[in-house]
Amino acid sequence: MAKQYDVLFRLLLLGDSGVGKTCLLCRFTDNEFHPSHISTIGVDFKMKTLEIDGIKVRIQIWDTAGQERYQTITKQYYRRAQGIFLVYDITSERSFQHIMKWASDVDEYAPDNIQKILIGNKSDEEEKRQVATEQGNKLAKNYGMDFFETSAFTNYNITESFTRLAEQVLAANKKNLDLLRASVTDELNLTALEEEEGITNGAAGSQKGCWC
Ligand SMILES: Nc1nc2c(ncn2[C@@H]2O[C@H](COP(=O)(O)OP(=O)(O)OP(=O)(O)O)[C@@H](O)[C@H]2O)c(=O)[nH]1
Repeated sequence: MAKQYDVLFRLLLLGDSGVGKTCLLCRFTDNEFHPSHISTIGVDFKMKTLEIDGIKVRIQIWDTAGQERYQTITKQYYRRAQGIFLVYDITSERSFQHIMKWASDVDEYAPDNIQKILIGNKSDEEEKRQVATEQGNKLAKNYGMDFFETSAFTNYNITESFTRLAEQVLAANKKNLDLLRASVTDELNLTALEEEEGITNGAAGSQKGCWC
């Protein structure tokens, strides 16, 4: 299969169970929203191609399980990512407090030049809000990250936040774009590579939302 893109990036969605990671991804890749919460088991991924500055960027987005019991599996993916979304739910103070724990895991397991964005999801649930926008802004500033409030439900800031992270990754890797270019020739080879390394766990077989 001929290559339809110039570079390939891996992005990772991290955050507590139920903050809406799968819904953000389904909205971005398939423009779908599913009201039910079926917890991700391990890790799944979806792909999308964006054009940034004339470069066709294929992004492989890994959706990780927020549940504690999968953390050993999900941490294996950190080192292979170029960008990370740290996601909390604006209606859950607890999920916001846990961002510090997710960020310290990223510091420990991800590459040094990993690009990060903070996401406060479920912005449509204003009446249930527990985390002020200003708190999100402040935390993001402390960590030197960009910050978006999003809603997978209303499709608010979804394309914007995914595009921003892809742009950041592209900018951070401008000097070694050739390494990212064409090292993997197509999606089939890519999946084979993951399987070879023993880390793909059923990307095609998830029971969740738009995966089915
Ligand atoms: N109102 C509202 N609900 C949302 C939004 N995003 C997700 N949800 C709901 O929140 C619940 C959890 O969403 P998921 O995407 O499954 O959460 P997750 O972070 O992938 O959870 P784990 O797989 O367990 O880590 C579901 O009932 C979704 O419908 C949103 O933007 N607004």
